[in-house]
Amino acid sequence: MHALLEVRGLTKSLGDGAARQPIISDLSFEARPGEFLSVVGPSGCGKTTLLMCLAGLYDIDGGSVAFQGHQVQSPPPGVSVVFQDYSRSLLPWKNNLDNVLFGMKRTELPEAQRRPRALELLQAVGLTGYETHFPWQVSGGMQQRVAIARGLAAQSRLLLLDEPLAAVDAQTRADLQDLLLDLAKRFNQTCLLVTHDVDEAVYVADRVIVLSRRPTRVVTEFVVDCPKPRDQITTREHPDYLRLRHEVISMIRSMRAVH
Ligand SMILES: Nc1ncnc2c1ncn2[C@@H]1O[C@H](COP(=O)(O)OP(=O)(O)OP(=O)(O)O)[C@@H](O)[C@H]1O
Repeated sequence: MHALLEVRGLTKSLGDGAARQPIISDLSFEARPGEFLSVVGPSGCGKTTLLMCLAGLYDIDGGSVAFQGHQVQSPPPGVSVVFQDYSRSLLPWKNNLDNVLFGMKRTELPEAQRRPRALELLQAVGLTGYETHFPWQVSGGMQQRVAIARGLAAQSRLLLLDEPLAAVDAQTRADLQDLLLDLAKRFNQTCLLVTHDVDEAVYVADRVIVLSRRPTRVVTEFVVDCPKPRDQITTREHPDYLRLRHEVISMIRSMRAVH
């Protein structure tokens, strides 16, 4: 069976002419169906660039990115991206329900099923009662819930999450981590989360992928064995969680120290 996502020897540079810089070099990993992967690495190592390559939003220079066995050359149906900046990714002139419906534009879901499905997704992210509010009328955490529902509305098999929780307060962040875990399980959704936050990376993931400094590649992967369902109190006290957190932070700090 194919991995859902297979990245082999990926290479990518950015910038023009003499300013062109290698960002990703010979990077390989795979995501299996239903897995929750976190991607961490030193600041500026190229995490967002990687995500853009996976989403088909950047052309790649070498290697391959395959989704469901097909080379990614443009944004593939079945891959959704949730960005950090929800205030720019949601459409301010559409209410929350219409923003979720917008996510279905490229799907083949029959017209009659769209509204019930969008309402179901808004319920799944805890926003029943806020369907007719506009994004700017609800909190940041609620806007990110809409963006997540919109990502799922695209009949996504792979949800790419680029620091989606970075702009919300700590309590909301914890709630949204648990929401992501719940949605991943409920919809058997494969997720790849890019984050600066090692605690978050370990808390949500089945596997943590650690990237090197630029030009970035995979340094190592850690399997997160902590029992599921995860819990904000007991998981964060679990010996496996504490050991992994220690190892990942140490590894990233050692790469920073080389600067
Ligand atoms: N269009 C571009 N042209 C040239 N360089 C770029 C471009 N976009 C990003 N870069 C550089 O590529 C590097 C990697 O950027 P990227 O945003 O992918 O890293 P990141 O790991 O997501 O960063 P952060 O840790 O800040 O979130 C950065 O040093 C950035 O300055």
